Amino acid sequence: MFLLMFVISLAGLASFRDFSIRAATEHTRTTAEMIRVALTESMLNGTMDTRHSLLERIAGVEGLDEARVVRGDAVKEQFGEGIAMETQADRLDYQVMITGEALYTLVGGYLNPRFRATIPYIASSKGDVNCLNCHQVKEGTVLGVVTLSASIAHMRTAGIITVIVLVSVVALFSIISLLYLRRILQPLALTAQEVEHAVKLANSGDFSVRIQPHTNDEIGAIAKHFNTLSTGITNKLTEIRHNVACLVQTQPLETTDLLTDTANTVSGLVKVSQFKQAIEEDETSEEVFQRISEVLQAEFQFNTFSIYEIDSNRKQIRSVCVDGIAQAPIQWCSPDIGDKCTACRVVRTGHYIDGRENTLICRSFSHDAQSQGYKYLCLPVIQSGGVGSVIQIVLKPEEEASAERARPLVESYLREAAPVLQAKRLMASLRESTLNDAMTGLRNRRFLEEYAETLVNQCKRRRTAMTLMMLDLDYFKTVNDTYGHDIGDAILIDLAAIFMANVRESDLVIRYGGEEFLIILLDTDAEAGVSVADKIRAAVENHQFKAGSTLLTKTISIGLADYPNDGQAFWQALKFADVSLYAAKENGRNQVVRFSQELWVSKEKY
Ligand SMILES: Nc1nc2c(ncn2[C@@H]2O[C@H](COP(=O)(O)OP(=O)(O)OP(=O)(O)O)[C@@H](O)[C@H]2O)c(=O)[nH]1
Repeated sequence: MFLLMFVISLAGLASFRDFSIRAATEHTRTTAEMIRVALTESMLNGTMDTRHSLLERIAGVEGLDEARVVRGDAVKEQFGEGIAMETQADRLDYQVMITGEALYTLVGGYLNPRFRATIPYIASSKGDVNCLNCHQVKEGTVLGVVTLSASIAHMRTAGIITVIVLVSVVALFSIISLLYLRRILQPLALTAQEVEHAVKLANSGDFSVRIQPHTNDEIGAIAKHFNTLSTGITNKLTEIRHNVACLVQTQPLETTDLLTDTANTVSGLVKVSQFKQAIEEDETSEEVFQRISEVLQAEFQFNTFSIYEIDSNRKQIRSVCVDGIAQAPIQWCSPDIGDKCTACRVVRTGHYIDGRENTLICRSFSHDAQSQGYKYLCLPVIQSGGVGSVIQIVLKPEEEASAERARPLVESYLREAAPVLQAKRLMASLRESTLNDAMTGLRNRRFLEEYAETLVNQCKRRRTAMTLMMLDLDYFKTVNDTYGHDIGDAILIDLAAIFMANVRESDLVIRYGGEEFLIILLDTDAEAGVSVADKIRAAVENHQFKAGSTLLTKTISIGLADYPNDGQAFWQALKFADVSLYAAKENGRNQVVRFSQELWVSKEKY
C-alpha cells in the first residue's frame, strides 16, 4: 500500500513537472515571439532607438525575472554593438546563436528555481516581414537571441501541494478500502486459521477443537459444518472405542490420538479373530501353545516368557514353552512348582498377578530373574472354571509400561485360546481314556493296537529286541465263583500293581483282556526276559491277596517270546508268546515258558 502511494506520488510529481515545463516553455516562447514582433515593429516604425525602454518594461512584467536581447555578429557588423543590454551574452546565448536551436532549461537551483528560454531570431525572407530587406545577411542567419527567465517557485509549491493532496486522497482511499476489506476478509481469515489448526489436530487424532462461526454467511456455515463433522466423528469414534473396549473387556484408555488408537485396537482385534480361526483348526494343544508363543513375540515383542499347563488332578505344572522354545524346562519360576501347582499364585487365586510393583508377591518367581531386575505379569487361561494354563510374561524394566498397555489384548488372545485348549484337552483325555483300562489303570489292548507300530520302529532304530510276555492267573474262575467278582476285581488290581513294581518305568504293562495281561520289556531279549518273568511269577506266588477277611495265594502262568528273534513280525511274536502261555498252562501252570519252534506244532492246536 505504501509502495503504491510512493509510486503515485512520484508519478504525480513527474507529470506535474512535465506539465509545468511545457506550460513555461509555451509561455516564454510566446513572450519571446512578442518581443521579436515588437522589435521588428520598432525597426519598421523607426523607433528602434527607444527599444531600451521597451525591453525594460517587458522585463518588469510580473512573472518574468529577466528579458534581454543579444545581437548576433552579423547585426553588430551592420548596425553596431547596440545598447548595453544587447551585449551581455552568456554561454547559453552563444550556444543558441551557433546552433540556431531554441534552448529551454531550469536554472537557479533548489532555492530560486527559474525557467529560462533562449530563442534565436533567424533571418527569413518569408512571412509578413522580409528580414533580408534591412539585414544584409543570408537566409537563415541567426540575427540574435531573446533570453527570458521566469521564477517557477510558486509552480513548484503548487505542484507539491497538489501531490500532497493527491497522496492524501490516495492514502485516505487506501485506509478506507483497507478497513472495508478487513471487515469483509477478517472473518474469512480467522475461520481459515481456525480450520487449519483444527485440521492439523484432527490429523493427529484430536477432534476436540471447534471453530467459532464469526459471521452468518457462507464462512459461518463452513465453521458450523466443520463443527458438526468433528462432533459426529468424535461421537462415532468414542462409540467404536467403547464397543472395542467391551470386546477387550477393559476400560477405554485416555488418549490424545483417538483415531490412531481406535484403528490400532480394531486391527488388534482383527488379529485376535484370525488367531481364533487358526487355533480352531490346530490339531493339538501344543500347536495352540506354539501360536500363543508366536503372538507374544511377534505382536507384543515379548521375548522372555513362560507358558505353563496345569494338571489339576495331579497338582502339577508342566512347562510347555519358555522364551519361544517348546518343552524347555522351567526357567522363570522356581522348579518346585512342577510338582506343586498351588505354589503358582495364579493357579491359587485364579486371577492375573502383577509383579511389577512388588516381585515378591509370588514367592515362586525365579530369584535369579529378580536379581537381574526383571518383573513379571502372569495371566491365567481359565478352562472349566479353573486355571488350565498360565502365561508368565517376564519384563525388562523398559517393557513394564508397554506390558500394561498390551495386557487387555493379550487377555483377549487368551480368552479365545481358553475354549480351544479346553476342547483339545478334553479330546486328549477322552482319547487317553479309550487307551486305558479303567479298573487297573493299565494300558489296554486298543493302546497296543495304536502303539505297536511305534514300538516296532523304535526297536528297529535302536537295533534291539523286546520281550513280549503273556500272563494269565491260574484258576481265576474259582476266585470269582468262591468270593465273587468284586474280590476277583480287587485281585486283578493288586496283580497290576505287582506287575508295575517288577518292571522298569519304560516297560509297558497292558491289560490284554479279562484276566490276561501283556508285559512288553523294551530293549530286552527273551533270555533276559525269562528272569524278569520268573521274578514276576514268584512275586505273585508269594503275594497274599485279600479276599474279605481271608488271605489268598494265587499263581500265574507266563509265556514269552521276543521280537524280532522269535517272530519276524510283531503280531507273530505276540502269537508265539500266547502259544508259550498255553504251553505253561498245559504243563501244570505257575511257570514261565519261553517260546521255541517246537511249540508251534500247529496253528489249530492254539
Ligand atoms: N472278577 C473278574 N473276573 C474276570 C474279569 N475278566 C475275566 N474274569 C474271569 O476270569 C475267569 C477266567 O477263567 P478261565 O478262562 O476259565 O481260566 P482260569 O479259571 O483262570 O483257569 P486257567 O486260566 O485255565 O488257569 C472267568 O471266570 C472270567 O469271568 C474281570 O475283569 N474281573
